[in-house]
Amino acid sequence: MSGEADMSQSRRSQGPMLNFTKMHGLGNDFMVVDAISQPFRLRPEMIRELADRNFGIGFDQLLVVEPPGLPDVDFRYRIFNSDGSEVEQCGNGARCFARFVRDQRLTNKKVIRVQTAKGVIELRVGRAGMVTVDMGVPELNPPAIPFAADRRKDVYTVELGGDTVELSAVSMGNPHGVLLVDDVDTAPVGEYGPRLENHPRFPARANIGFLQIVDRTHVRLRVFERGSGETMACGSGACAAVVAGCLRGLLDNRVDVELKGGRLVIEWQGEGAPVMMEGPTASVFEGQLRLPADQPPRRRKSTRHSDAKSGTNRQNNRHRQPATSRP
Ligand SMILES: N[C@H](CCC[C@H](N)C(=O)O)C(=O)O
Repeated sequence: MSGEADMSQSRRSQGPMLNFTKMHGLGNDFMVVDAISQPFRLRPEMIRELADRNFGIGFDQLLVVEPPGLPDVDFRYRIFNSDGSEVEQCGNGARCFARFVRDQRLTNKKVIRVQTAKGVIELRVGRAGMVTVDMGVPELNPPAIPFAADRRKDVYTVELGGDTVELSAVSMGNPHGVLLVDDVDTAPVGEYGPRLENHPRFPARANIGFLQIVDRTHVRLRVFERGSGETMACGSGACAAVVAGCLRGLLDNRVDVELKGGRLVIEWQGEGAPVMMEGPTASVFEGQLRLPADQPPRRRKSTRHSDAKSGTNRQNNRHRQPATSRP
């Protein structure tokens, strides 16, 4: 399927056409743009407009394919939430990224190394749209998550108005808080999600997972995502949830994670080991978009993107905390 959208308010302000592909990983949906073959630069307010499911294309995240910034990687992978904030990681998006660069003939590799704002991850393309991602080693030290705590614990107690909640804090490159619940169907996702996403103990905000342990190899999970709200699935959230369950001694090393949109398989051999995620990808349609003329052409020289106000230095530095821009 293909479609054409016109975001320029009038014919006078006609800007360049932009090709994009609409994809999803278990219903966590993306607008994916090849910024290698076409000039591309969007301001946060434009991303918010495009993300709108009534007035725009509609997506949870915008994924951007850029040329590599390091010698031993194939592409740079940039991620923007629907609120326009640039972030460090998107697991479902990483699987779709791998499928996209092959579908678009940007590579014929089956093992693809991509540079994110928080380091390099490896994508391995399987059969029938399945992709396995090495999501890297989870970060558990509070300052690196970031999470405000005087020392590292497996479970923290957080004041929430008159209540207190217990949660684990994990970074998969992006920050996550994970709460145990008896039943995800009745979990207070809408009430606790936004309050914990913006809790002062998460200075860069956080994705909030509600985890139901079915047994040691099967969990159910809902995630209220930073900058996007509850999604049908969250890949990095599934990884963080399995890490949290393992730290509590409740899960084995290989776990089926059942999300609203479907199932991911997550493996973690324990502290110091990377988290491996396997799941499906889907490509829904190709589209063309006419941008407003005031979208400035992409600066090819700069190595530092200030347009997304991400505060993320383009040089890849694992230890730098990229600030996410608040809309
Ligand atoms: N909302 C996330 C980014 C997208 C993560 C999610 N879609 C995934 O599959 O990991 C954040 O602000 O860190």
